[in-house]
Amino acid sequence: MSELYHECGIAAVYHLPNRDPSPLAPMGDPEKTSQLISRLLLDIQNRGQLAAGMTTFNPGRNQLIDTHKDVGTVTEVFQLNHQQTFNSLMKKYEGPAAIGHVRYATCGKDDRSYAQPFERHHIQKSKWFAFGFNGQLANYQELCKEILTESDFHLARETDTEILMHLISQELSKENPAELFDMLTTLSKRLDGAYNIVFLDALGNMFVSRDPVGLRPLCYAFDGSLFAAASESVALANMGFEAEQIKSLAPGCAIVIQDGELKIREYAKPTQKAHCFFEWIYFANVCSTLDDQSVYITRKRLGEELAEQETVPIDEDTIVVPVPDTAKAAADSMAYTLRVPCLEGLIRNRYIGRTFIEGANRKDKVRAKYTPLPEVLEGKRVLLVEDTIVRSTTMKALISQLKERGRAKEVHVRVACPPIIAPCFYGIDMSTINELFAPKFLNGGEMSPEVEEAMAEAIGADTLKYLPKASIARAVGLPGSSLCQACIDTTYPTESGRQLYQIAVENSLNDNGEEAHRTYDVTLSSSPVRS
Ligand SMILES: O=P(O)(O)OC[C@H]1O[C@H](OP(=O)(O)OP(=O)(O)O)[C@H](O)[C@@H]1O
Ligand SMILES: NC(=O)CC[C@H](N)C(=O)O
Ligand code: SF4
Repeated sequence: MSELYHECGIAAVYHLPNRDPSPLAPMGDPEKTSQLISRLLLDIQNRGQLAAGMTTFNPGRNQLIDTHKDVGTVTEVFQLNHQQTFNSLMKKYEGPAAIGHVRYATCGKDDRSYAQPFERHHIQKSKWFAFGFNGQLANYQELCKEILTESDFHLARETDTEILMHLISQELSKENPAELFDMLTTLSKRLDGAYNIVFLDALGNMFVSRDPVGLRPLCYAFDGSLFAAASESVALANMGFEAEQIKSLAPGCAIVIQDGELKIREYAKPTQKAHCFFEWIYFANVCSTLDDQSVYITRKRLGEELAEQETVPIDEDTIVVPVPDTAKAAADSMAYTLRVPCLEGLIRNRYIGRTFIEGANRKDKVRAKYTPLPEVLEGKRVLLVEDTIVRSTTMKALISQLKERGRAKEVHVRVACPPIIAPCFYGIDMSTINELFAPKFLNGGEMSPEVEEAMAEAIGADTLKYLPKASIARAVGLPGSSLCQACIDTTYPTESGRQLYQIAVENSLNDNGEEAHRTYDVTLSSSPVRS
């Protein structure tokens, strides 16, 4: 079964020529963008721990653009703990412009050749480029099929990133290469899904773009000559930009730096905005503000909504315990509203990252990650707050721990999100129905006390309660119509998403117990996509 990790993250920095360097530049040196990229990536490491990388531009270097990337965390790939190696790496990659990426896989393999940025070398500078991509193309299979109808075309990897690279190359190879905005307009007509991109070529041209649906977040800021962009605002704020300088890039818009000039423009009309609500619930850093809505405030409001619907008797033995870390904000505000203590009954091993699912060993990893504290839990009625239940691996492993090792009297699970009933095809690695916990219980029907009871029993809890769907838009502070909530209501914002959902439903009915592939997977070795 595929693994559920975190979102990819992208970043970009440009020191515009012929202007005074920004005070935010390390040591006032406009060439030190590589240092800024490693810093930005570290702040969005929550979005990808599998691989990291950067491409920098330097006109004074033989390799006009050059890429450093590998599997591993930002600390490992950029050698942050080895000052000398880090310094020489930064020196080698210095230059006035850079892009960066942290990856988790939503398709393809996990090895270095899938790490980003992808660089495509060419003798012509305008066609020699690198890019990083956050998202998932929902029409990946169709695009593969189209590309492979050309008999001498060949795809070397099983990833939508390679498709995107070839599509960009094809556009750049057209006889009169258009402005980068126009290139994006043409490209967008062929793409369906989530695709935020950072791009850099050997002329020093850059673009940063957000797909017209706006599924994934993207922020940018200027300070004099310095331009920077990152998936999340926290990275720009920690770099030193003032809150007022940090803005969300609107869906369908791009920032293009071409021939030393910077322009922001719409390249494709957004037909329907659909920001992924899951970003606020789980993925994004709690310090970030996405599309003008704070992640922390959203989680706090969700906690208040949990408190409002609470029905268990509250006495001196009742405590609220968060599943650290993501659920902390919701648990705190739930406890505050209910006037019960919020206590750390579960201690998280800080050296184990955001685990999500780790193949066959995930259960063990969850056990290794959390330690229940009997000093807090013994004899207590525990309201255990979880940000979300996806496959229930965490809950199944934790509740027995809270009861056996922690000696909690009762465990009542409170989920600060509605049940996840449908797959994601837009950049969260949960693309099949049968891997999800909730659908088996709901069977296409409504939530009811009986369903909640059966779910609670399955995870070993005394009771279990989710939030209703209406809580989401209220908590995020955006109209439901501008959010993607497909994984909680099966309403997909794009045509390919709707088609993939039908395929996922059929696959779930025909499940023969074999290990499932991602719904949009393409296996090149057996070339199933050739027509
Ligand atoms: O139902 P499941 O499939 O187990 O998935 C949901 C769990 O996974 C995430 O935890 P993660 O390890 O990423 O935790 P974090 O809160 O520490 O970042 C999330 O916060 C839930 O605890
Ligand atoms: N999470 C992402 O944005 C992943 C990007 C791309 N689909 C990959 O798997 O590398
Ligand atoms: S399906 Fe769910 S996880 Fe995927 S983009 Fe939509 S809201 Fe986000």
